[in-house]
Amino acid sequence: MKKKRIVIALGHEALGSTLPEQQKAAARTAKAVADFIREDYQVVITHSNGPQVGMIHTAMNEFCRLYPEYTATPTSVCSAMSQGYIGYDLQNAIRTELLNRGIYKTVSTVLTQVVVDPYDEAFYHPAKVIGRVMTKEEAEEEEKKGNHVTEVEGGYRRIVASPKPMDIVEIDAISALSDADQVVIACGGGGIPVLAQNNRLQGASAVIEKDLAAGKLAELLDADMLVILTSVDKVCLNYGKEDEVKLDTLSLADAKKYLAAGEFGEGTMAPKIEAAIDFIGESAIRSVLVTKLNKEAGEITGGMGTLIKK
Ligand SMILES: Nc1ncnc2c1ncn2[C@@H]1O[C@H](COP(=O)(O)OP(=O)(O)O)[C@@H](O)[C@H]1O
Ligand SMILES: NC(=O)OP(=O)(O)O
Repeated sequence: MKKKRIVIALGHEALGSTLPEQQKAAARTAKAVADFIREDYQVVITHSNGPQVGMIHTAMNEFCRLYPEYTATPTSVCSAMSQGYIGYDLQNAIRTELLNRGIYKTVSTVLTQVVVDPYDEAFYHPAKVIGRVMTKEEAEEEEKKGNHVTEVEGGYRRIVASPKPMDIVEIDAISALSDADQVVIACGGGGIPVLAQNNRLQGASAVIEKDLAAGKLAELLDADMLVILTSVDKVCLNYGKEDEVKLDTLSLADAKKYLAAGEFGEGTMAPKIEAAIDFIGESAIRSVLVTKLNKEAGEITGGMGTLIKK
């Protein structure tokens, strides 16, 4: 029996922001993820890390301020830490949920590096929002340290470069684990951004958009489906307006047209649609489902979101 390979991308709602929030959210998320873990599916999971990578960065910097013998922690190292921290909660929550259902499967997190282009324009235009909302004074302190900030509702947040994912260093390991029917968590937080320099990999100061990394992961794994579990049940046209239309299906051609027309929020829905376009490419088989993770029920909500296909 040929198994279907599915990549599931988990957003903010699936994880929460703080440590206790994340543990609770991971337990609920695990219920939704476990529904996909069936005999005929191979499941690979990826996830966001915006709040977590910001929290780790702040904590590590504070540590340096208190103990000057420690050096500052690069963003790439903070990304690696966020993969470990989130993966730890997720893999244990999914393992428990599977055991509760009488299923024994190893669930493991692969520390994943994603190659980016050193000449990517994004390095000159930081735009990816991370971390918590700061006061004006805190934001000014961040700027003095050479970090970038942007004004958001209620205050300021840090922004970092977000280059496009080009390649996934550990793809063969992820694929091998998946072929062995194990549940894999990979490319967390978009992956640890690295620059390939001959045989060396050098961490880059950036945070990759998790939706784009999810698309790249699904593409390189030759997945059948990418499931994006987010905070809305459907992709909309005229989002948030009186004449909002929720889409049950979206063709690839229309996805491209509406993306160009600016129908999708930058840094929110637009990267999901971009990921769908890149992943589906010319394939008549591949599809993308964008839907809401119902945290209370731990289920995928009815109507099954928006299905994007060629
Ligand atoms: N056209 C659209 N249709 C639906 N949601 C949209 C649209 N444009 C922007 N959004 C926003 O995208 C958000 C989901 O993206 P994001 O906040 O990045 O979630 P996640 O962390 O799950 O990736 C929704 O909460 C919604 O506010
Ligand atoms: N890396 C990333 O895209 O994280 P968020 O989804 O939390 O912004």
